[in-house]
Amino acid sequence: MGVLSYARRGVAVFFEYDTPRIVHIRSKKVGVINRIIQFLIVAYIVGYVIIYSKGYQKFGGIDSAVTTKVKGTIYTNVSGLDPLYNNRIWDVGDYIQPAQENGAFFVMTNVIITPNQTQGECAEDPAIMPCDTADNCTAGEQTPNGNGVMTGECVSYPPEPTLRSCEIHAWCPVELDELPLEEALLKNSSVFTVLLKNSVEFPQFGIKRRNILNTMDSEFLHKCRYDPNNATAKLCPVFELGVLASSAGQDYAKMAIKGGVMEIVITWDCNFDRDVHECISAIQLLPSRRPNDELAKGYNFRYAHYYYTGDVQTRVLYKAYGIRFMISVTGQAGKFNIIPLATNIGAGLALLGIATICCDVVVLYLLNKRDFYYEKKYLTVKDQDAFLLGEEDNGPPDAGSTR
Ligand SMILES: Nc1ncnc2c1ncn2[C@@H]1O[C@H](COP(=O)(O)OP(=O)(O)OP(=O)(O)O)[C@@H](O)[C@H]1O
Repeated sequence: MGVLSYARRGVAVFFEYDTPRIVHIRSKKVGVINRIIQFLIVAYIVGYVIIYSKGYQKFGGIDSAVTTKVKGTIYTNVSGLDPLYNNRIWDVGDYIQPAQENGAFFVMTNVIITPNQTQGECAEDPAIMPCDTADNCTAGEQTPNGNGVMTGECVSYPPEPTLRSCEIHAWCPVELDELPLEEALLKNSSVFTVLLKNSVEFPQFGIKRRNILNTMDSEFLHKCRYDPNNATAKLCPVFELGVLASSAGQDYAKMAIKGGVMEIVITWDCNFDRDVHECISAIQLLPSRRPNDELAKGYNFRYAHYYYTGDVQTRVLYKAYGIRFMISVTGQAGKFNIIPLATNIGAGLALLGIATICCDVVVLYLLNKRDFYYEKKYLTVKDQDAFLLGEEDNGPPDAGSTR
């Protein structure tokens, strides 16, 4: 075919127009296929999109605020325990650090206390800067793990005089990084309770809800304890820390030794087509620590309390190990609205066109009588202009030839 011929065909295509034609096919096979596909599409739209996924509702998110209050006390009385930790009451002011946080709280479960530190020169921990002679200690230098800056001297280490370490300018005496017990000092904190107060607002619907219901009073809050397996106790906003840990599949006593992080997820999934009072929160607990991580496992940090002895500034250094509970709030609510319903019905009607496409494929390409159906479906009509353009099958113009 020459270039001229291609050009003529291109011009002919430009001057063509396709218009749909209704071909009414009476065939059991095609009819059944058509109805099955239509049924599946209608079932998907009505059953899944509109009813299951609530396609008749408008959805909106939440704004949330959470506060917490922990209660509980422990008395430590263990024979052989350093007097610094023994015969001592530990209450909220001791083990909650800091006193208030946004969407989180930290409960100290183990601690290393280094009292009476003052600024001066003393021997570094031999595990950090051991030395044989002063040549091993460079004046003015520090190491990232160290407690101070070297003076350039090598001295004996008072807690174990056989050991020698570099002398440092530091808060002295330096911390001895050893936990007081093999188990967690405050492992009984598993019975401590935390009250979670969560207020949420659904701005799209102008509705506010709290996890503390109006039906609850102070007596209920004092007595109730959250229990995921009990219908009433499931609504209680007071949680035992041990139960929180076990709900997340964690052993509290083990986790208390080196600390850890846990996530409390409060979920609000509400349907405002029902009674607003049925809109209540659900709690889910996730451990953020993977149980088999040995390196750098746990959670701890240091803080200090400062005071003056005479004119000398003195401090107590705490290395606090504990569990940090992080609270996140998620959720959404839905309410009937005509716009999403109309949009989903419209999308469903458009989807019904798929039935036609599928049946066309069956009729025109798969059935034995496909040539017959093809002939009935496509009709080529030429008018006077097309004839004048000189197409290849140059017959005279007609009113209805088929191909
Ligand atoms: N962790 C908790 N465990 C059990 N009950 C708690 C806890 N935290 C608070 N409550 C109780 O819940 C109620 C509401 O607490 P909220 O902090 O609003 O009031 P409060 O009177 O200041 O509490 P309190 O003085 O007892 O700390 C109070 O009756 C309080 O005793």
